[in-house]
Amino acid sequence: MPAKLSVNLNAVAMLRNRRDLPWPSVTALGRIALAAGAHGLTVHPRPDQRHIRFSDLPDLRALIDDEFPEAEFNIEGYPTEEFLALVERTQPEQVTLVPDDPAQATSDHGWPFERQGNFLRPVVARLRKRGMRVSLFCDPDASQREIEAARDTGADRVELYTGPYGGCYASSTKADSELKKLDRTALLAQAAGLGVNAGHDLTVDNLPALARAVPNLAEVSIGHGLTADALEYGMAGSVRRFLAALEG
Ligand SMILES: CC(=O)[C@@H](O)[C@H](O)COP(=O)(O)O
Ligand SMILES: NCC(=O)COP(=O)(O)O
Repeated sequence: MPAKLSVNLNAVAMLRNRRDLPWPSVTALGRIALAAGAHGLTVHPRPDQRHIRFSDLPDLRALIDDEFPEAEFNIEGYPTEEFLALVERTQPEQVTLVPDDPAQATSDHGWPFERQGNFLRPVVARLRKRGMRVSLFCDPDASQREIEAARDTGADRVELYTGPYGGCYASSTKADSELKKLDRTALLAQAAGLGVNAGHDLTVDNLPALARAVPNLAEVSIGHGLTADALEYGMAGSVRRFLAALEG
C-alpha cells in the first residue's frame, strides 16, 4: 500500500499572514486537499506563529471531525509546555516532536535520541496516555544505537528528515546515496518496531524514487513543494499528482 499523504498547511498560512486579512484560508485549502484524497493535514506551529497561528487549530480540528472523520491531524513542534498544552487542547491523531530552536528558519535535523532520551521519555508518555500517536523527527542516517534509543522513548514512529535528499535530487549520484541512507534507517526503525514517516523538501519529482527506495513508509507530510505545485495545478490537482507520485 502506498504511503499516506498529509498536506502541511504552513506555507498557505505564511501567505495568508502577509496581510491582516483572512485569505488564503488555511481551513478552505485544507478542505480542498482532503476532498481531493489527502489522508490528513499537518501543521507546525512555531513559537512566533509566523506560519500557522495557534488560533487556526480549532478550525482545522473541526474540519476533520465534522467533514472528514477518516482523516488524521498531525501537529509538529518542539515540546515546550506551551506546545504540549496546545496539542492537548486540540487532540491530533499524531504529534511529531521536532528538536527545533525557536530561532530556526525551518527544521534541519533530527533528535539526538541517546542524549535526549531522558527528556523525551516523559513527554512521549504524556502524549500517548492522552491517546495521541507520537512520532519523533529523525536524522536520515541515524545509527542503530540511535534508533534503539528512539524506540526506548516509547514513541510509535520516527519521521525521517528528507531535506538532504530533497535538496540534492537534481544531482543523481548524491541523491542515490541519500536514498540508501534513508532506506537503511527505515529498515533499522522497522526492525526496532517503529513505524516510519518521512518529510521535508519532498516534491512530485523526488517522491517516486523515495517511495520505491523506502517501501515501509507509512506517511509523508509535504508542505512547501506541494504548495508551490498548487500555484500551477491548484490544490486538488497537486494532491492528485502527489498521490500518484507515491505509487512510485
Ligand atoms: C518537521 C518538518 O520538516 C516540517 O515541519 C518543516 O519544518 C516545515 O516547517 P516550516 O514550514 O515551518 O518550515
Ligand atoms: N514534516 C515535514 C513537513 O510537514 C513538510 O515539510 P516541507 O514539505 O514543507 O519541507
